[in-house]
Formats: sequence, structure tokens, C-alpha cells
Amino acid sequence: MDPIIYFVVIAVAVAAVLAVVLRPKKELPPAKEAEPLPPKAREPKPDADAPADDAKAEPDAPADGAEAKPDADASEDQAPAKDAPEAEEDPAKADEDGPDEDAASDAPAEEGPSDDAAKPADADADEAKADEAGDEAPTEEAKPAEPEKKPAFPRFAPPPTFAPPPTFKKPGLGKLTPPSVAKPAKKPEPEKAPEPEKAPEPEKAPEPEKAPEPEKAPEPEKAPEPEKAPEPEQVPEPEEEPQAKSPTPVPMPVDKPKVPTREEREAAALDAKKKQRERYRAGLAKTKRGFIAKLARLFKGKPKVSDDLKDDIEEVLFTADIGARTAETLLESVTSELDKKEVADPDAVWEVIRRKALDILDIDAPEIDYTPDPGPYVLLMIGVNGVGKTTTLGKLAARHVEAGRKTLLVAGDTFRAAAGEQLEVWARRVGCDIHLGKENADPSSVLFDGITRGRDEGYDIVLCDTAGRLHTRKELMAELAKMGRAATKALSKGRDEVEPHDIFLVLDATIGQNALAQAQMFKETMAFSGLVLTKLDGTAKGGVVLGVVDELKIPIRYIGVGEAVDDLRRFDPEAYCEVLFENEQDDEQGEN
Ligand SMILES: Nc1nc2c(ncn2[C@@H]2O[C@H](COP(=O)(O)OP(=O)(O)OP(=O)(O)O)[C@@H](O)[C@H]2O)c(=O)[nH]1
Repeated sequence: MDPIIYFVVIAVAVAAVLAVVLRPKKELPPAKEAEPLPPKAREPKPDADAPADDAKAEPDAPADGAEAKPDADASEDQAPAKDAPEAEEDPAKADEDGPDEDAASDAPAEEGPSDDAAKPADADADEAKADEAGDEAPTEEAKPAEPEKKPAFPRFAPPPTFAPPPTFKKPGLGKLTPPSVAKPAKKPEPEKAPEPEKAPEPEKAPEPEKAPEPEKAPEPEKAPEPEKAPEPEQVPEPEEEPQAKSPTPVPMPVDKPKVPTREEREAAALDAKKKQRERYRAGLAKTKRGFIAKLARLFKGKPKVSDDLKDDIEEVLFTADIGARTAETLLESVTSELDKKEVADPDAVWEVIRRKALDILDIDAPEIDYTPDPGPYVLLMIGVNGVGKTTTLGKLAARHVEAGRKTLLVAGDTFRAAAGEQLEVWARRVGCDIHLGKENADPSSVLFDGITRGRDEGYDIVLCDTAGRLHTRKELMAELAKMGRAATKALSKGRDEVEPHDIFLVLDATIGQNALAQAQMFKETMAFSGLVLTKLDGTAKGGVVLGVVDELKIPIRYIGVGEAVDDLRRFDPEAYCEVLFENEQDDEQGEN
């Protein structure tokens, strides 16, 4: 062959080969023309109806990019829009992403272009950004190449970040079920980043403002209950303490009296003396209106004492309740005074009588020792019925208790049923103990037991009551003697003989001269150590005091001037005489 022809043939052959080789590439364009397929792809996605419409509304979105999709809802709408362009891409995704997407991509896979066309797109996709892929999907025609890149992103996007489709379930994405939809939807998730814009929710922070609830803390403030502690704070008591402390200076006043010792003592003594005089004056008021008043009238207004006056004085004294002997003693004193001066001064005579009376009463009587050794101090109260023995014991008990002495009353009057109860009332009133014997028990045994108890229980004072009895009844006086022995026996048990420390004979002043008779009879049976003149407040026969003391030479320890607990007074001869012979005697009619 001609070489030229040979080369021509070869050239033709080469050209033919090239033509063959190049032919497929030139056919690709027509494949794109098959793009009308996408609409079919939409058909298989009936549920995406709404989305399809939305996709049409989003045409502008691609230009704006991912940022153009703010809301989650928008992302949902975008999903369907992407479906259209992705119809061609889905096939590739189906291969890589898995079966779930097959359902949605079946149509496009079969009708779509060849895998080759998709692959190059994947290669580009590797360099592309997931966000851009999602956003660019809708504008396929304007940017044909881009739609190929988009399919690439969905590959990467899905696995890591978009897995949580649940986020889309809310809006009804369930309807968008198609996997492809899920993919684009995932992209919006990153857009969910705007969620932080939901920051407005943080505005709900106001709820934290509800923090005021913590203000409920005030409830803890209710802790004020613990504030009940305030009660301790009411310790205003402690506040009072400071005040109480102020009284501590109380010792000050105690010291003060010590400072002005003499003056204040003298003042106090005068005050006490004044009060005592008032007591005596009240108690002897009736007596003063008796024989004393008569004597006063004899001397009042008389320039000198005449013989007739001497006769009048004698008459008054002997008719008084002072007793004949005592009346004689007083009259002798007055007469001797008048005889010395011959010219008597009535006031002087009156002073002679007063001084002599004081001499009679002021006998030697030692102070009573209430803390004898051996103790306790034991007192027996004796006398006729109703003179005031029980009452006087109660008054005495009150004085001892007030003095801080442990006092025991012994109900030795077992004869009168109410006597024990009466003494019990006094015990409760003054706050001391009482020893009661059995009813109708031997009074001597009751005294023995009572005194023994007083010794055993360490009492300071044991005051024994006895039944009243007529001084004319020998058996009763014998019983009284027996009681005295029982008391001595109880006090002496286990040690040297000790007699009762005191036995007081109680005399009712209202009986006048008979009181003296009683005292003389009792003295024959029992050696009493002291006298108590009761009811002086109710009689004008107070002069009996002079007669009793002058006859018996026994001191009067107490006088009763009333029924109250403090109406028992220590007998003070000077006070008695001072009040009885006061010059300011009125001329009232006296009583005998
Ligand atoms: N006005 C006045 N009444 C007194 C005084 N002392 C006692 N009385 C009253 O005299 C009455 C008799 O007193 P009592 O203490 O029961 O006499 P009593 O000696 O214990 O009597 P008997 O147990 O029966 O022996 C009571 O009503 C006493 O209130 C006094 O000093 N003045």
C-alpha cells in the first residue's frame, strides 16, 4: 500500500477510536437533561407535600446560605426542598448512608444518572462544607455543580451530629419520615445553634427571680419559733437581774442602820416603846376607867390631901381587884408620904401610888432561855377551862416560828374533843408541826410521847397544851401533877433529870379577884414558873395583875390583849404602870 494511504487509514482508525472513546462523555450532558426526573423523585415522597410547597418558597434561601435558616421549623421546610435536587444525589447517599435512605432514594436511583456522575460529586464533596451543601441544594439550575457537592455533605453530616432525629419529631417531622428529609433536617440542627438565641428562655430567668421562693427562707425566719428562745431572751428576766442587782445594795441600807447606830437605835427604841404603849393603852383602857379613874378623880383639883381624901383613897383601893393585901400596901405608901410633908400635893400622892405599883410588879424574873442545854425548851400551859390556854399557845408558837425556832405543838388536852382540832388550826396558821394523841388517850402519855418526839426530831421548842380543870377538883389537879412528872420523865430519859423549862398558869383577867384564888390553888399542886393574864382588853379589872404578882411573887410573862395572833404581849411592868397611872386620866365614870 501507498504509505500515504496507510497513514490516512491509521489516522482514520485513530480518529474512529477517539470518537468511540470520547463518545460517552459527550452523552453526559443529555443525562443532566434527564433532570426532569427530580419531579418524579418528589412523587415518591407524598408526605412531603407541605415541604414541597415550602421548597418553592425557599428559592432565595440558597443565596443566603445556612445562616438564612434561623428556625428549626425552617429547617424542616428546607428538607423537602432539598429533596428535589437531591433526588439525583440520594442514590449515592443510599449506597453510603445505608438502607434507611433507600426507600426514599429508590426512584431517583433507578431513574437518575449513572453512578459515575454522582461519584465525581462525592469527590468534590470531600472538599465542600456540610453547611453549604444543605443550603445550596435548592438552587440546582443556577449552580448545577453545587447540587453534586451537596449530596456529599449529607454523608458526613448524618452520622455524627444529626443522628438525633428526635429533635424533629416535635413539629411533625415524623411525616417527613423519608431519610433524606432527616439529613437536611440534621443540618438545621447546627443551626439550632440559634437556639442559644432562645436565650429568651433564660429570660425566664425571672423564674429564678422566683428565687423569692428561697425568700421563703423567711420561713426559716419563722425560725423565730426558735426565737422562742426569746423566752430566754425574755430573759428580760436577766434584764431584771440587773435590776435585781440593784437591790444588792440592799446591804447598804443594812449598814446604814449600823452607822447612825445610837440615833437610829434610840429612835427605833422610842418608836417601839410608843407602839407598845399604844397596845397597852388599848388593852388597859377599861381598867383605867375603873379604880384608877376613881383615884384620879380624888386628887384632881384638890390643893392638899385632907383626912377625907385618905378615906376616899382607901375605899377605892380596897374595892378594886388588886386584892386586900395589895390595897393595904398601896394605902400605907400614900399615908406615909402625906404624913412626911403634912401638906400633900395631890400630884405627888398620885406619883407615890404609881411608883409603889411598879415595885410590886417588877420582881426578879430572869430572861427565858429558849435554847436550854439539854433541850428542847419545853413549856406546859395550865389553867382552868376557857381561860385561853390553847389560844395563848398558838400565839406563842407564832412568835417562835417567826424567830426561826423549830416548834412542835403537843395536844395534851384529850378531854375536850375540839381541843386537838383547835390546836391543829393554830399549827397550820403559824406553820409549825403538831403532835396529836389518840382520842381519850391518857394525857400524860401524850405529853411523854410528844416531848420524846421533840427530842428525837431535834425540835427547838415543844409547847404542850393541857385540859382545863377546876382548881377545886383534886383528881384533876392530881392528873395535872402526873402530867408534869411524865414531862420530866420524857426530858430526863437517858440523862440527868430535867424538868419542863417553864409552866405557865393562864389567868383570865376578867374574873378579877377569883383569878388570884385560882393561882393560889394551882400553886399548891404544881410549881408554875410564870403567869399569863389574858383578856385584859375586855375588862376594867386589870388591877388584878398587881394582886396576883404581889401575893404569889411569880412574874407575869405575857398578857393577852385580844384574840389575834399578835395580841400576846410580853409583860412590861414599867409600861403597864405608866399607862395605868397616866396623869391625863379623864373623869369618865369608871366601872368596878
Ligand atoms: N378578848 C380576848 N379573848 C381571848 C384572849 N385569849 C383567849 N381568848 C378567847 O378565849 C376563849 C377561850 O380560849 P381557849 O384558848 O379555848 O381557852 P382554853 O383555856 O384553851 O379552853 P379549854 O381548852 O376549854 O380549857 C376563846 O374564844 C379565845 O379566843 C385574849 O387575850 N383576849
